[in-house]
Amino acid sequence: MTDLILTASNLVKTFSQRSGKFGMATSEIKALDNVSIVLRAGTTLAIVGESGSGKSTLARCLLQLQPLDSGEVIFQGENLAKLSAGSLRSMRKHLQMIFQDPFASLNPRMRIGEIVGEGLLIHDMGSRTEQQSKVVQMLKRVGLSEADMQKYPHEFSGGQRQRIGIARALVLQPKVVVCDEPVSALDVSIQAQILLLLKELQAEMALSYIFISHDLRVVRHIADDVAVMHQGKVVEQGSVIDIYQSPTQDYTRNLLQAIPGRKHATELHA
Ligand SMILES: Nc1ncnc2c1ncn2[C@@H]1O[C@H](COP(=O)(O)OP(=O)(O)OP(=O)(O)O)[C@@H](O)[C@H]1O
Repeated sequence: MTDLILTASNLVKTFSQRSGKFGMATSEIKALDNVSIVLRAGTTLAIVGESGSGKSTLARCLLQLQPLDSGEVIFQGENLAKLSAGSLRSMRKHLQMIFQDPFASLNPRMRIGEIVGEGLLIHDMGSRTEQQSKVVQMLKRVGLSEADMQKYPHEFSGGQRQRIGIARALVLQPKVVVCDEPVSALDVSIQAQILLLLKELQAEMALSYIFISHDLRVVRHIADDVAVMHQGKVVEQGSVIDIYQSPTQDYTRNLLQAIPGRKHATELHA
């Protein structure tokens, strides 16, 4: 059996929100209601569900970007919530994120070389010369060039910006990458190129992905395992083949039926 690189157990996260006629009352939303997931080393676990089901909250809580009410996230044997601020900071290089909207997540005033190299600088990884050469190598690997280092984000297309987002995350040689809807803002033909790139890089760099998506067409191309979220709960979890061929929950069946032009399950893996 493959080693587990990350496990999350019984995660609970509640938000308060104003409600009632004049916003005078508050109500609580359980964005994560006892969520448990496991990520096998070197594989991709997709988190799927409708808007508002809790996917992004799960991503942020796994990376400790948002505090949990309760539950634990264990990465390589360490409970992340128990780490000191300093240890968590240094752990972050192993746990990276790729965002949905690469434009919003790239600082418009920074050159691409600075954006991709920033993490290496923060984590003090190698000399300046080594950092520069890692940035060049990574940019080339994602299909950009050394000359692109001098440019700004607005000079690139959506797909190229996502390549920059990928380079920024992967230059740190992380172990786990949380990809939060990484292709949903892109045209379908560009989506395929980016998914292929993510798959190639996974194999080359032994990466484990948590891949958040509302789009089950995309998920079947990239994931090994799937966790289906509904109203803050994981309602179904299993291999892509099991979930696509024999879902046990009505909610999952409805999500699958919503895929446009869906083929018979046996054709999905042809
Ligand atoms: N900072 C916040 N304050 C209050 N409520 C929040 C906050 N963040 C998320 N929520 C609520 O928690 C629930 C889960 O939201 P979340 O963004 O995690 O879902 P999602 O599945 O990622 O949706 P989407 O695909 O639309 O991003 C929603 O009801 C949302 O309104």
